[in-house]
Amino acid sequence: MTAAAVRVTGVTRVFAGAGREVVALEDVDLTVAPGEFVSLIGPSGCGKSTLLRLIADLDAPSAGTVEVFGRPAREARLSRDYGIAFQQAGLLPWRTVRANIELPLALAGVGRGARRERADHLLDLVGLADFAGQFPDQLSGGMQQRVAIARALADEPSLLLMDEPFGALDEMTREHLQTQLLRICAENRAAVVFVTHSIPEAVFLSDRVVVMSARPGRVREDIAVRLDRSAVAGAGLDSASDDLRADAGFFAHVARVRAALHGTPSLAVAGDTVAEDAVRGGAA
Ligand SMILES: Nc1ncnc2c1ncn2[C@@H]1O[C@H](COP(=O)(O)OP(=O)(O)OP(=O)(O)O)[C@@H](O)[C@H]1O
Repeated sequence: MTAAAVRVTGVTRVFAGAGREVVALEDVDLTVAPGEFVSLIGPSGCGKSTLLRLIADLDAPSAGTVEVFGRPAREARLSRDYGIAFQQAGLLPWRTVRANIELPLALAGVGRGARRERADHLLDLVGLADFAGQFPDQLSGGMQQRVAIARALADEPSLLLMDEPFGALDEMTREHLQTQLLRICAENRAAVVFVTHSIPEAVFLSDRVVVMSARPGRVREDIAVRLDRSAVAGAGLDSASDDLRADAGFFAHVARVRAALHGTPSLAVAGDTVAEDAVRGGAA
């Protein structure tokens, strides 16, 4: 049997604060299959970023276990099984855009020519071909974020951990990169754990949307999203994405996730068209 890309079992994370403890996560279970796209959504402070940091081995659980491809998270980190793109771009200021993108490849021992070719492709993908020689502080926040996304994809990781990577981008760029991300994931068969505050973004991208409850963070609902993304994932066409976003099934899933988030019973089920009017326009 193939190991899960991510297996979180009974994870609790308690932070020691000034005079009081903060239970950020309590008894969380989460399994992500290879190639599966799972979004985490929930109220601010419910522990989404904490969960992602635990999977990335940037933090350790107070109880429970985290495995990545059947190995403890630490081993997975050391063997660079995953790419990371977090809210803060985290670029190295003394390296150019190109050198930042090439960094994971250099660490993996990829030769100069191949590195350059891959970086050129990624620069095109995120629309920064003209900025390859600039330094991060010469770019806007959104452009820096795009560099971080390109860097996370450089090594074609089999697991991508992304914490609101599109949060700082304008809507058009955001939708374009969502489309490209679907295509790239289909190409590489990468699994993704994706933190977002946007319900439509979660529904557009995910095979499953995991809705978390307010602190202490727990999994409130795990919603399968069944949409036909083949046209988007195949060619990465923005027009195919527009069609999908206008689909009645898409709106029904948005309504379902919103109801779970707000803790109200959902009237909409996947495929309903009645939900459409009720749910237009919403981020969480
Ligand atoms: N290093 C830390 N020390 C103490 N408390 C922390 C630490 N990191 C997170 N917390 C607390 O844990 C809880 C969960 O934080 P986390 O950042 O994971 O939430 P989140 O769901 O990602 O929030 P947001 O949606 O606002 O980004 C919060 O109450 C936060 O204050």
